[in-house]
Amino acid sequence: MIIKPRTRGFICTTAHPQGCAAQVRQQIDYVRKQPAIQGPRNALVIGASAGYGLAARIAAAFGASANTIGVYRPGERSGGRTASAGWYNSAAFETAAQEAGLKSFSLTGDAFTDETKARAVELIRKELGQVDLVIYSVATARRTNPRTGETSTSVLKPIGQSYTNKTVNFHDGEVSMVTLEPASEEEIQGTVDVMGGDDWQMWIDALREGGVLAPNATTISYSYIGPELTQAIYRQGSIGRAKDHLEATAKQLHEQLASGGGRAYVTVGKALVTQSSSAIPVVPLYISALYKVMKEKGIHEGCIEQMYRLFADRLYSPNANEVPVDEEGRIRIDDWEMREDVQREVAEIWGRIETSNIYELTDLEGYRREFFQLFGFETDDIDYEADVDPSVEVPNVSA
Ligand SMILES: NC(=O)c1ccc[n+]([C@@H]2O[C@H](COP(=O)([O-])OP(=O)(O)OC[C@H]3O[C@@H](n4cnc5c(N)ncnc54)[C@H](O)[C@@H]3O)[C@@H](O)[C@H]2O)c1
Repeated sequence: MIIKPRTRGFICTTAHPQGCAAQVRQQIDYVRKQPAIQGPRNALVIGASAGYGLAARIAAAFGASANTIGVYRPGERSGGRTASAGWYNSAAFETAAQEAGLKSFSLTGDAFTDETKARAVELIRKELGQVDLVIYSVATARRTNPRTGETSTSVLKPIGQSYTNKTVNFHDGEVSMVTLEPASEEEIQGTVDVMGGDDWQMWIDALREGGVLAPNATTISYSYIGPELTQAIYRQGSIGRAKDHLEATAKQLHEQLASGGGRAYVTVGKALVTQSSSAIPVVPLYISALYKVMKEKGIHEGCIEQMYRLFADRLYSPNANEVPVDEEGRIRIDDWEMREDVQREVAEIWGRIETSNIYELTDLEGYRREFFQLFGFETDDIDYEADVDPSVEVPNVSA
């Protein structure tokens, strides 16, 4: 089959197995070139097939020689379609981990169910005994709460009043104004139910009750703060409420794990091109301006650079007895994004962006390319005219 991208807005419904595998191998190579990390021995990564979760799994496995279990949504090939990018990414990860002599397992299913948690507990008990690192990196729009049976939807909307700003169609570079109406109370609650810390707490409870969480385990999840210009849509918006809840959950978990020497943190990450961030209005345009400035300054990072730095300089730094955190107890690896000079230059660019100068003032071309690379397209040294087999097995998958 000759596989081409098929996009609808910020969704791409096809993925290329060889391109995805090449992207994963690049991330692995990056980590292998860095100094080794005295890190976790056995890591569970929930939301492991893309973005920050995949990069954290790679950093744990190839930076610290950890055995890993990755939990993610099923995405195998069905009918005439390709498999999902997450499926191809995971196949490449599992293959490389096994070649490196690491234990590694994929568990596919809905992370939100009790059943998936019970299967993960069983798998850990059977294969690893206990895990000493749990990464929670699920990003999605819907969740059915296993206690109430209710399904909630998350929305990306401001709170209190409508919000108008510039946005871009990253396929054709057209800049326009977008106005977003405020979220209702029900929508805010739905967003907190899906993207807040409720499910993270349920995972930690299930692992503790199952006796598979090492007493001194570390657990992390991810948050975002960002600049003034995205506050209304992000941090002060419906998703920001969910992040407030997630951050409060981290504090709660930190207290619960403290007696055994365990720890829980939220890590504030940098704005990056992922499937999730491409769905947020205004943010792709901000990322394009940010990438331009950070690349020019030589401080640009992708998911893998961020996750390696999180492990090597924060969570498992040999130079610090305690993990450096901000006044809210959060780990900050958005420090370079939030630098005063970076933000000043982004704000200056922002005021001038229009359709006619977008490619000159911002790195929209880099954004667009990275978006396609998420699905294995536009990757160097791949022949996209060649016939490829879209059926790829994930070694050691439990579905
Ligand atoms: N991308 C950014 O710019 C950015 C910045 C800071 C923080 N974050 C945060 O990082 C976290 C991860 O986001 P990302 O951008 O890496 O997302 P992503 O879309 O790249 O990855 C999401 C992962 O969640 C998994 N997933 C989704 N629903 C699931 C379900 N029901 N069951 C099992 N797995 C499921 C997917 O399979 C995938 O592995 C989120 O909390 C996000 O808010 C992202």
